[in-house]
Order: sequence, then C-alpha cells, then structure tokens
Amino acid sequence: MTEAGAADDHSLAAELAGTAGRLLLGVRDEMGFADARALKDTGDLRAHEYLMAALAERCPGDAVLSEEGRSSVAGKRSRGDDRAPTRNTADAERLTASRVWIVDPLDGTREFSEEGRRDWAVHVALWERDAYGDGRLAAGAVALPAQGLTLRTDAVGGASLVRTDLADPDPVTAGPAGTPPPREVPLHVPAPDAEKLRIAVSRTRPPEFVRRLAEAIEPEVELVPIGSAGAKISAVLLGEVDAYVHAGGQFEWDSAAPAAVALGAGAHASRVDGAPLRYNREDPRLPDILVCHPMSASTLLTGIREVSGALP
Ligand SMILES: Nc1ncnc2c1ncn2[C@@H]1O[C@H](COP(=O)(O)O)[C@@H](OP(=O)(O)O)[C@H]1O
Ligand SMILES: [Mg+2]
Repeated sequence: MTEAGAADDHSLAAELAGTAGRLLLGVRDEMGFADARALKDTGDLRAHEYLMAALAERCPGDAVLSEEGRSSVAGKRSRGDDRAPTRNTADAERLTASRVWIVDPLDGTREFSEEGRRDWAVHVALWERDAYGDGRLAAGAVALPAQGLTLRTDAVGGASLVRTDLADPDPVTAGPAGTPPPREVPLHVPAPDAEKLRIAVSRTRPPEFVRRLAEAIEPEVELVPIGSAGAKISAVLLGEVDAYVHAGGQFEWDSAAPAAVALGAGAHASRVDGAPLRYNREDPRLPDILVCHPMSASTLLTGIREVSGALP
C-alpha cells in the first residue's frame, strides 16, 4: 500500500488497537449484557479515552479524529465517570496537519453489546500528507478482540495477521516437537471462487441496492450479514467472504484502518463508483465503499453501475 509511515507507526497502530481491544473485553466482563445502552456507551468512551491519552503521549504533535471526540457526542457518558469525552483536534488544525490519526474506538457497537458476538473491532489508522499537499493512509490496524486477531499494515507496504490470543511460548518446554503456531503471518486477500461470490452486508441495515446487485451479476451471490465495517473488511481479507459492499452512510473512521490494511493485503478498496477513498476531509462523511479481491472489482463495479438507480 504505501512506503509512507515509519516502521513504528504500523506497530504503534497495532499495539494501540490491540490494547483498546483487551480493555473492551474487560468492559464486557465487568458490566455483563443486561444494560445494552450502558455497555455500548461505556465501551465507546473507555476505548476512546485510552486511545486519546495514548496518542497524546506517544505522538504529541499529531492530530486525532475519533468517532467519540466529535462535539455532537459531548454529552455522552461512560458508567461511573462524569467527565465529558476528550475532544478531537480542532478542524482548522487537523486540516493543515501533516499527520492525523483516524480512529474508531469501537466499530460494531451494537454487536459489542450482544453476548457471544465476535463481529466488532477497534480501528486505528494514520493519514499522512504527501509532498503535493494531498495525503493518504500510511498505516492501519484493525483489532478483532473477540476473535483474538489483529490485522495490520507493515513497514514494507504489506499487511499481516497477528494472533493476539496465544500465550507466550514457554522457553523451557517449547522445542521442535511443541513448536507453537506462528504469532504473525503475512496477509494476502484470497482469490474468489469463479462460480459464487459471498458479499458481506450490514446486519442491521443491509442496503437494498446490494440485493439488486446480487440479481444483476453473473456469479451466484450469497449475502452474508456481519456487524462492523472493520469485521466485514477483515472477513474479506481472511477469505470468509469475497466482498464488502456498502452505501447509504458511513464516516471516515468506519473505513480508514480497514481500508489501509485491505490495500496492504492486495485488495481493491474504493468508493462504489470506483473513485479512490479519500481521508482527512473537512466533512468526515464517506458514505459508500467496495472492498474485494482485484479479480472481482470490475464485475462488482459494473454491476453496481447497472443498479445505480437503486443506490441510496
Ligand atoms: N447508513 C449509515 N449511516 C451512518 N453510519 C453507518 C450507516 N451504516 C453503517 N454505519 C456505520 O458503519 C459501521 C458498521 O455498520 P454495520 O455494522 O451496520 O455494517 C457502524 O459503526 P459504529 O458501530 O462505529 O457506529 C455504523 O454506525
Ligand atoms: Mg464505526
């Protein structure tokens, strides 16, 4: 995906996403599932506060855009804490900054609040301005804490999959016979089956146009409902589905980190009209996205164009 982003930025993104993910597993254990609203708000805000504090300490000169740092959520509170959420970098500063962290402290908040569901994520992405004053995603990590996985970019333009649920190998007992599985492996988007395409859609608001798309294209299509944009894009990269198609509303934090990882893993990631995904804009709305193997991109983009009258 990119030569930009120092080696440390990739590792830092993965470390922060993973630590926020462990914190969220602890919030689920501590609160249980009886009060979904309180669990969602507390998860959102505790992960947000952790990420804001960690970024302020580790990257004090960088700007931050977090879903939970917007002025519109200033009234939200976490259980047992009456403080207002830490605010994002002011827009005027963010829009001229050279480095901006775009984070979604808890993507798939609804699924996080449902017992047993594993389709929720923490997103940490870094956007960097380039020499031309434009910019691009330089690093990203998506933690899937309930799946024990983090998907992340690496320093050589690729991506990797990290198992976060493995105990440290015991240096005394670990030997050739009991060699543990590798903790981190390269991540490449798998090629789809020619006959059938599995397309991930929102569990709670599957866009009608994707149903039309399924009818319009040649391969047989199975729609697979999954929560969280990060979990859906991870499912594409892990080969559990072949594509993620969404339109009708979303924000930069919903897709920045998963798009960074997808591009690193060799996937196609664009708007549904094929235009590039662009980040750190004044208006953070980024309402549609297509992620798939490059082999499926023209079939899906052509199909989407055919049903564009049904786009929300
Ligand atoms: N129509 C819409 N408008 C705004 N945000 C949307 C949206 N559809 C999905 N999203 C956001 O995209 C993320 C994935 O949604 P879904 O699970 O339905 O696919 C969710 O993020 P959050 O959980 O961070 O709020 C959700 O809020
Ligand atoms: Mg989100």
